[in-house]
Amino acid sequence: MILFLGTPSVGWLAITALSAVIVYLIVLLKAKRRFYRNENIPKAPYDPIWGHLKLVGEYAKKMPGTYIQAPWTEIKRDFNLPDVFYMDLWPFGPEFVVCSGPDAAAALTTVAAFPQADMVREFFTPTVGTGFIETTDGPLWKELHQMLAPGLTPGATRGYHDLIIDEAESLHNRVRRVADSGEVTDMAHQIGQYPFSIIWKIFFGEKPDPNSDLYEVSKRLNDISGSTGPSLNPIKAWQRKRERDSLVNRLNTDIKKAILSRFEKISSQKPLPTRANATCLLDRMFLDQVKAGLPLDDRLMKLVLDNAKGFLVAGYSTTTDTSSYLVMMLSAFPEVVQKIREEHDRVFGKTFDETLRVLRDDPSRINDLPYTTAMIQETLRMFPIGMIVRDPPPGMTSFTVKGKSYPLRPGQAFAVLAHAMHYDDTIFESPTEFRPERFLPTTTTSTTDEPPFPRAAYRPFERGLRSCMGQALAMSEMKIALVVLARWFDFELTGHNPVETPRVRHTDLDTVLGDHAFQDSRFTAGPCGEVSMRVRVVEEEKGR
Ligand code: HEM
Repeated sequence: MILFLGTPSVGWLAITALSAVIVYLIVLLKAKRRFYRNENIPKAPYDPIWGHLKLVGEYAKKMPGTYIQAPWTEIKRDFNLPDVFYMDLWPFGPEFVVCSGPDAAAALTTVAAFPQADMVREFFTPTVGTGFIETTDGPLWKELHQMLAPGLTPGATRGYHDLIIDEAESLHNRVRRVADSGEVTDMAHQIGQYPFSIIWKIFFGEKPDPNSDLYEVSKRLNDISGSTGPSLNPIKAWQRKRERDSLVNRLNTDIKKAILSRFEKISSQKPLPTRANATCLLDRMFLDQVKAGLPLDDRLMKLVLDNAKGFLVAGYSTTTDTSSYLVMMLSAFPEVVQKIREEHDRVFGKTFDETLRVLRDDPSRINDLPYTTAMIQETLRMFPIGMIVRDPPPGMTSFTVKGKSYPLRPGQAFAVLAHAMHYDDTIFESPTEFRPERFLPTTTTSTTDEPPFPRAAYRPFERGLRSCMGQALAMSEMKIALVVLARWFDFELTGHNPVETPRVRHTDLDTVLGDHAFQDSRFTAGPCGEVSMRVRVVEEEKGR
């Protein structure tokens, strides 16, 4: 009897709940359709049910790589979309207002600083937590910025010069061992240890324990980070999340130990360091607490832990991804290699020992490398490692650029599509060509230092208040990496699947770099697939 009465009521409950969900979805869909039917909403062809999901899926299929920016650039080009357009990825992704021109991008970064997007926080929270500066806003961001930014200014970065040279020498020796072995190597793995060791020392004030596997743990965490989000395969997603949580636990345990030991050390230091002479970012975060004679409380521990993990990610994966592309460009463009080698010979002399000596004795020489710098800038143009996302400020119902107003729907986020600007032929002449010369200081009679493109259109480190805090450090690291690699080694890509005919319109680099011409989504957007390379010692260098 009870069963008889109970069963239908559970059934009715389920039917009612399901109907409510369906009605809710229909209401949502109708509201969305009404919004996107508006002809003043610039957008690619719109499916009344799937929005832009199907279209983006079709474009994503044309090319390898999971990073969204290349399909969007291609869609913008094919449908001749303006600098502000809408992209609706609901229900598997958000609804975006895409800013793909310099004025639109400036409106939310330099003209005003729009708040960090909730979806960025959601992405970072399971790994680096809510305290990492990049995920914060308002007073907490300001507090962290005041603590950390002075430790990464160009001036402060000069103080890390010797550390960078030491690690660059290790990188050179590692690559030489690979060359001597004749084996194919994962070049991103070989390079990654370099920025990882540097950022560890800059954050913690000590080198990472050479016997620990924290580099491997961090690398694995980065490698799987792109596949822990929503997935059509829930079992795989669950397995990835479990793996991620266990890697994060490992990092938390070791990093907490390093934090406690440094806090003890600095607490007993006499005199205490000041903001001007603090030697690492951790000390900068401790200073006020130690000066006030307070213990390391839970709030500070969480802030420090989250930023330690965040800085390891920001300082390691970004520079590794770009440096992997730098080495690929060396493998693909012999004329660029020749110019780089000539420049390095001129500035540092011919031998490796002499190069190290000049680098150590006169750090300012790395400012005498215009072609090397231009090559890095051109690589960053072709492979921007991030696409920033922001939420509208509270209460904003429309977005205005150059006098034109764009309506907003609740839940929409802004995306700055630097990739589309970097491949726009009205901004960069012949954007498919790898041409470092476009970044060389102008040789015209112009007295200004203005580049031949709008500055706001070039955004590898983003712009404005929330632009990259580690830009000076990253540029130093990458220049010095090229100095210790370019003249001593020849690099050859293997297993990269170059194609005969370019797969898409915005780039033809897949005829040379194969799959790596496209990017995969990890913490940052790195080369698609593993960067397998063979390395040879340059013939004429063998005797040096
Ligand atoms: C090639 C190397 C790098 C590139 C291309 C790069 C790019 C970027 C970009 C595009 C952003 C803006 C992200 C956003 O607003 O959502 C950013 C932010 C940031 N970057 Fe980098 N980055 C690089 C290296 C580094 C390094 C080496 C460090 C650390 C030492 C670092 C630390 C940070 C931090 C802390 C932020 C957040 C700043 C804030 O929210 O105020 N980055 N980076």
